[in-house]
Amino acid sequence: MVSGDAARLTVLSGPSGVGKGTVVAEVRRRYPDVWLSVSVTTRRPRPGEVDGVHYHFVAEGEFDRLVATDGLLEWAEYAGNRYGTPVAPLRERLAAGAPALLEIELQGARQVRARDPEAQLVFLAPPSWAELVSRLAGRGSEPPAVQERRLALAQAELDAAGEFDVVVVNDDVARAAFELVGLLTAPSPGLVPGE
Ligand SMILES: Nc1nc2c(ncn2[C@@H]2O[C@H](COP(=O)(O)OP(=O)(O)O)[C@@H](O)[C@H]2O)c(=O)[nH]1
Ligand SMILES: Nc1ncnc2c1ncn2[C@@H]1O[C@H](COP(=O)(O)OP(=O)(O)O)[C@@H](O)[C@H]1O
Repeated sequence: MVSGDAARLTVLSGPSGVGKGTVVAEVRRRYPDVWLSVSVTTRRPRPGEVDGVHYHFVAEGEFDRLVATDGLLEWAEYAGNRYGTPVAPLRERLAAGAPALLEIELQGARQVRARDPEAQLVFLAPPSWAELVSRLAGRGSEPPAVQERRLALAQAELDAAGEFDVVVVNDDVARAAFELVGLLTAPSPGLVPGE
């Protein structure tokens, strides 16, 4: 169990290119108090990504060390790189009674669910497959071969949407961000106020 009764852990997942980063950035722009976990990754930074802000960019050996010392709540390999959630800052945040958000892929979301059944799993879905393909291509941050690899994974991720507690459709960024904020701050269904 990671989250206690006082705070809620929310996991946001969805296929590459659906707009997770965009929606989360909009949530934080409007509500700077929302806390987002900064993951560690072995992926190379993209232009404009800042170490310690978007990710902690680490070498393979450092990632191995974090896994071996139980420093990660969950971790997964995705499209040839490893990603994981540092456990210490998350525990601290939840212990302080504040909501926390993880933006992670499907295998990681499943690991969080297994470790913390109270965690809220939210799936960000595209309005259509065609729109997902066009967003991933439009972002232009990966060469076509990497985009293809991510689209193949995206199909499997879309098939898993039913495992999540809530599906939010990212048709409009502001609307989807508003919906996500509502979920982040909603009391846990297991909690009865005043008890
Ligand atoms: N399991 C897990 N997945 C993560 C973590 N951090 C990021 N991811 C996911 O890894 C995938 C690839 O991330 P990234 O390379 O930044 O590409 P992008 O999300 O398509 O911009 C996305 O689905 C992220 O949500 C993490 O700590 N754990
Ligand atoms: N609701 C939306 N409508 C149109 N384009 C969007 C929307 N949300 C995100 N995008 C665009 O889609 C692309 C992928 O978004 P991004 O946030 O990088 O996705 P992810 O983090 O899920 O991989 C970006 O170019 C972004 O500007």
